[in-house]
Amino acid sequence: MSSHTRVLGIEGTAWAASAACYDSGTDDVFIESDAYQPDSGGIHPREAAEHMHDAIPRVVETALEHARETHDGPETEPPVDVDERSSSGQQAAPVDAVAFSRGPGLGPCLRVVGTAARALAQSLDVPLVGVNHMVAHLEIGRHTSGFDSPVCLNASGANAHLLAYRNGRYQVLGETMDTGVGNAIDKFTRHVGWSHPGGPKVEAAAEDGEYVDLPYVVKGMDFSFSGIMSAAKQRYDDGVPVEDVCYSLQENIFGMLTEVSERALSLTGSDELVLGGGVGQNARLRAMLEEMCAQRGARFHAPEPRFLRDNAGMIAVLGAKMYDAGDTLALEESRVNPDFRPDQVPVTWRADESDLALGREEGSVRGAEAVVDLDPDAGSATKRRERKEYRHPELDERLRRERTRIEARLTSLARREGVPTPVLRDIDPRQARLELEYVGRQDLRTSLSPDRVRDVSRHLARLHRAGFVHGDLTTRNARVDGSRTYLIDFGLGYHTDHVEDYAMDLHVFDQSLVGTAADPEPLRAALREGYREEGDECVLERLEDVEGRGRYVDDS
Ligand SMILES: C[C@@H](O)[C@H](NC(=O)OP(=O)(O)OC[C@H]1O[C@@H](n2cnc3c(N)ncnc32)[C@H](O)[C@@H]1O)C(=O)O
Ligand SMILES: Nc1ncnc2c1ncn2[C@@H]1O[C@H](COP(=O)(O)OP(=O)(O)OP(=O)(O)O)[C@@H](O)[C@H]1O
Ligand SMILES: [Fe+2]
Repeated sequence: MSSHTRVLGIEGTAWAASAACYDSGTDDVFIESDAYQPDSGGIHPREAAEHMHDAIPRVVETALEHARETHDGPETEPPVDVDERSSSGQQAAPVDAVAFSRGPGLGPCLRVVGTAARALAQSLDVPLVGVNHMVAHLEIGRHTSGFDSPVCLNASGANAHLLAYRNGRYQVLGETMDTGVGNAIDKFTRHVGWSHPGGPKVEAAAEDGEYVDLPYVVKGMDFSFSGIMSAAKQRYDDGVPVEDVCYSLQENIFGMLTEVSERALSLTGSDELVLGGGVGQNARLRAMLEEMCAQRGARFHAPEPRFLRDNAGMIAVLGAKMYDAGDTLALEESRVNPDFRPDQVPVTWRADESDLALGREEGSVRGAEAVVDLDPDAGSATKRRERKEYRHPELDERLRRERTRIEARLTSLARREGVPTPVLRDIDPRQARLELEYVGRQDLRTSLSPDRVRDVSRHLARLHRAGFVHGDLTTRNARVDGSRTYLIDFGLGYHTDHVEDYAMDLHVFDQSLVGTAADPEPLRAALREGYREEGDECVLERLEDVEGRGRYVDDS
């Protein structure tokens, strides 16, 4: 018998009825797919489920045939025809396991796939493996790149998030606050009367477009599409050429995704990025990510298109890794989960816990936005927001100038409110340059303790009481000197009196603890204690709300 693992994968979370056969010995991935194409509008869950019902048996049979043809079973095994095999039950199965997408996705579709997978596993008498679709989008990139511990940007229809491995899970470092990125684009194209899916049509139309101003919303590593999408529809209704709207949509939406990816690289210290999901087929998005990585000396990988859009190949590949780790499902525990989040999955197939790479504390430091020249002896830190080559020049100019001004203003304002921050020595908004006092001895990231987190959280409460948010409070944006903590990097801050904004501000800090700490729970408790001491209880209540919010609601 062969020693390598062979898995049959089945995918059907939304539109792609797909089956695949993966052989870990040859690394061959055979995929057979049948796409659902709505007659009008977006994806209708019931129609999509009917499509699964029709198409899944067909694609599974094709993948299974491939598995049988390429199966190098025992030489002594006499050739028997298919019907005889299944009834005799004597022959070795052509695969070691059946893997299927358990979620997230549309409930009616998932149930069809779950039923098919269970039946097949039983008839072949092999184990069942339940795969999280979003983790599969990530793992296929890690598999094809050979990268060790990359940050992953999943840009798909119903989702948009950043994942990084920490403490045996793929932690969500940042995500959309409303819809998935593909769904957002598809809604715009429905508005202008184009058929589903809209992504490729926007990409084609954008080629002839020019830049018009549209909203741009990032909060730490989270982001939102609702404002930009309604502005885009409005522009179109106002008579702005559709090519210009498409072009600008791509520039802003993909600019946002690229910016948060860079933040995640900066925060985790990783120098590897992989892309996943159907929107990853977009050449402009790939070019921006490529450019961003090149500018900061990181490596970028996007799998080939057949592995980016929904496909069973990625399910089979991750299924094989899980099977090898003994991570199989009993039939009675194999229920599907439409809201299955990637951070709910215990990562059983990775033994390594690679530590964060920690940057130097002297000379020139590259953050996500700026290059900072540090001179601890002279007590100065000079921060320059350099041009981002990936970003449209007009948008780039605007963001760098605005953020430099805001950083200067809020850094000083915070200090007047009693929050330790660097003294501002000089500002040149045109060069997007700030000269600041050097504060702290190290980042909070490298010196995490409950006391310090509590202190930082008290600072945050003070800002909120004064009517503004930090906007990007990660463990790299707090500095530590003994028991004293300082806040830096106020460029994403703004004035607001909304409880929701304060809660989001806390949420960003909380997420960065989960993403960077070896043992985050005591720190997360300290975050809440510190805030309770100086801040408003209702913000903490709203924080629970923000966390409990499922972001996989399909409203297409
Ligand atoms: C849960 C699962 O069902 C869901 N699947 C999904 O969204 O299908 P996926 O194949 O990953 O992505 C489809 C999206 O990808 C977009 N898309 C496809 N080609 C594109 C292109 N060239 N540019 C931009 N978007 C594109 C489509 O418009 C559509 O919104 C997901 O992964 O979120
Ligand atoms: N005033 C300062 N005193 C001491 N160190 C500083 C100061 N300002 C910046 N640094 C160091 O430089 C790093 C990058 O600075 P900063 O966070 O302001 O830049 P950035 O590009 O906005 O980073 P990011 O967006 O990744 O948080 C900080 O993490 C910190 O280590
Ligand atoms: Fe997907």
